[in-house]
Amino acid sequence: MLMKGKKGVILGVANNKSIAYGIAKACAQQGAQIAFTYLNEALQKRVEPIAAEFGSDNLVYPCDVSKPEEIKALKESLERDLGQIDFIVHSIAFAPKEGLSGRFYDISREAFDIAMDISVYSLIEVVRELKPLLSDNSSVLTLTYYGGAKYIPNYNLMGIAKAALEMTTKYLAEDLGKDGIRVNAISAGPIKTLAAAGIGDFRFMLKWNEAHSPLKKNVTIDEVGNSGMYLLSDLSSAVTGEIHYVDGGFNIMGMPAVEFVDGRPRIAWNGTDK
Ligand SMILES: NC(=O)c1ccc[n+]([C@@H]2O[C@H](COP(=O)([O-])OP(=O)(O)OC[C@H]3O[C@@H](n4cnc5c(N)ncnc54)[C@H](O)[C@@H]3O)[C@@H](O)[C@H]2O)c1
Repeated sequence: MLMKGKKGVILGVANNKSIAYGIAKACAQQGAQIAFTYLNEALQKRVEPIAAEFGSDNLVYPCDVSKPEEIKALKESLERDLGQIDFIVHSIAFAPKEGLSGRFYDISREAFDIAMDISVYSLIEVVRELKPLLSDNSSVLTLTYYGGAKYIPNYNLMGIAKAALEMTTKYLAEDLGKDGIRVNAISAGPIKTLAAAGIGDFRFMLKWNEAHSPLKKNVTIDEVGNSGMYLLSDLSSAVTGEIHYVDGGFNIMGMPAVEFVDGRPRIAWNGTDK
């Protein structure tokens, strides 16, 4: 029961395929009490049964992070219903579809502003607004992807948003360390979720990751959830400002492994051919 007595809020559950769902599951299994948020009415219908599954029927609140008044209202609701909290999970990203395929240099100012606002600034604003509720020994977690560190085809606009998010994690970690608040990010390998469906050629990303990661597999939301739970629990009490890869080791590869056939190098394909 590594999270027994801990209370927190998870932003970003859309359905039971969401990475945030995997994190909620791992935290609930370890005894955490969790509040959930939803983006809009359509998602409210999906999030409410999920909250009920974790015994949080009365802890479900609206929060569109592009609306500052909804973040403020979330703070009021959490203060009323939970008082102090020990963790925040920010598992939110959005970029207009035009920013997730095609020529990178075609990205419009409007798409850029939207992606940065929802995928990056929201972390700063959520943490600032909820800070008065955070305990002296609390943890904030966000989700990033390798496309924020290295070029990934089609990730385009989200790549630069994730680069900004990773630096935001580090600056927040320094700033909030003196208040006993840790801030970390998990860089997850590709997983088929609603958000991922917006990225051009996502199926190929999955295949490539499976074939070229040291563990020769794609990661699951349960695996990301378990690592997330570690970063939210006291097990990681000396860890902050980290970008923790949960990607089967894909990020360590400088070059695909090769095998030699008739004396000629060939990319080794150990992935399944799904
Ligand atoms: N799926 C992957 O391959 C992958 C890999 C690495 C990182 N990530 C990151 O994980 C996080 C969660 O994504 P996911 O893959 O679980 O997909 P998802 O679609 O299940 O979750 C994305 C969430 O963002 C929310 N959201 C979007 N705009 C919002 C707004 N204005 N206000 C509040 N919420 C908003 C959606 O409602 C949804 O719950 C994202 O930051 C994503 O970039 C995903």
